[in-house]
Amino acid sequence: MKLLLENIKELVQVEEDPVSYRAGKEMSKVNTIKNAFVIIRDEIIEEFGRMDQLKDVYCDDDLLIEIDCSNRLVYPAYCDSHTHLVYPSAREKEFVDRIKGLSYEEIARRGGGILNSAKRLHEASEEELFNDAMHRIIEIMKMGTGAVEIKSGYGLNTEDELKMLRVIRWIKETAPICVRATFLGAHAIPAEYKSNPSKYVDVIINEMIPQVAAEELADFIDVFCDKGFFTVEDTERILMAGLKYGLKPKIHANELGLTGGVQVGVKYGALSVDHLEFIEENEIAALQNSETMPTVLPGAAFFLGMKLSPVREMIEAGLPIALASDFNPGSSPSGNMSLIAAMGCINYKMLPEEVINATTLNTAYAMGISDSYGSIARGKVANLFITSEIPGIEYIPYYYGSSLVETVILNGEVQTFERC
Ligand SMILES: N=CN[C@@H](CCC(=O)O)C(=O)O
Ligand SMILES: [Zn+2]
Repeated sequence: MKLLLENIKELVQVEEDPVSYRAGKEMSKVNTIKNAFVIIRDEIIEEFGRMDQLKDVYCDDDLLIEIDCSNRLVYPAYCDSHTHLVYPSAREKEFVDRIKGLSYEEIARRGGGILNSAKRLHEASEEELFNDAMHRIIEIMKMGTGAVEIKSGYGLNTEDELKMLRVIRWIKETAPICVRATFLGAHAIPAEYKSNPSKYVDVIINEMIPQVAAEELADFIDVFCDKGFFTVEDTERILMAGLKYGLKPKIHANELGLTGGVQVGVKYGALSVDHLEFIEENEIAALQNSETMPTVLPGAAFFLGMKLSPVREMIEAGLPIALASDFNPGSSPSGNMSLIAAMGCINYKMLPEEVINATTLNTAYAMGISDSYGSIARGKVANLFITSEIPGIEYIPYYYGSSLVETVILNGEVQTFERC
């Protein structure tokens, strides 16, 4: 089956010679083609170009469905490289507590926060978790996301961590979106291990990781390496154990302080280090010449009123930046990547071109999938969205809060959102 998108006002993030990610000054470069076409065969982008070149590649007898994209832009689908979207129930009461003045840390100390989610997850069945998460998956697909990383981390014991990861696998097998799973047993220290956290690290290393690996439930391993959570020493032990089973690290780092999370992530070849509210020269130096993608989570900083990551400084130092949603019930209850792009521009002073790279190609890299996703390139998976009628690429971050995504194509198929 062939699909032809024609009369595209502007085809965005086109790559003749695909790169893995864009960094520094390159981040403000996005290749586009005005008055363009795209041909999709089965699930793959076969060809693209200017409309006046279409007759050279279009063959009449091919079975072809045509979609007229007049006055519309076409983008590669967003890749969201950091979410916790499998969770048992929302935490809107904590939201009100914070409005009244309690801090995120105080709420956690009183048994709220991640431990609250873990308690509720223990009581939920796999089916309930799957059904709730699928609503969120459909919601983010409608808003233009075509690939998503999902973490465990609300289990915090072997049985419940495996339960979460099986739910993520079930989503992977069911939904048309590309899913990558991350094992995050080290998300918080359970109450019973408070006085001896390294005993919990032993459980992660000796019980959880071998079972996660035996069932092939995860692509990556994560640790919340931060003040009051896991130390650099804990993190090193966990990452070494994960690497033995081929689990590449992705790290929660430097959200609450200068804790060494960035450096330990880089040392163990992390695909990404995420959050990065606290970044100074040493962290920037560690990231330069590394293979690790610095990932900022604007939704969490916005929702918790945190200090902002020095994104401009990092870009000026030649680093790449990825922006992900951090969709979770406690610190970022939204998976709207257009809104994340708007926050990138408004709060972090990123250019519209920079946020396009940060939410497509660079997040694809942070999920280890930039050879197949994150741009419009021949041979990549045909995951893209068609906007409503908009003037140009500045408009999505400018017109924040409204969905300008009109049609979503995943694996070469126009989504109707009825089958999931
Ligand atoms: N920082 C750690 N973990 C999550 C929060 C999860 C929660 O509050 O439930 C985050 O990325 O923001
Ligand atoms: Zn997170």
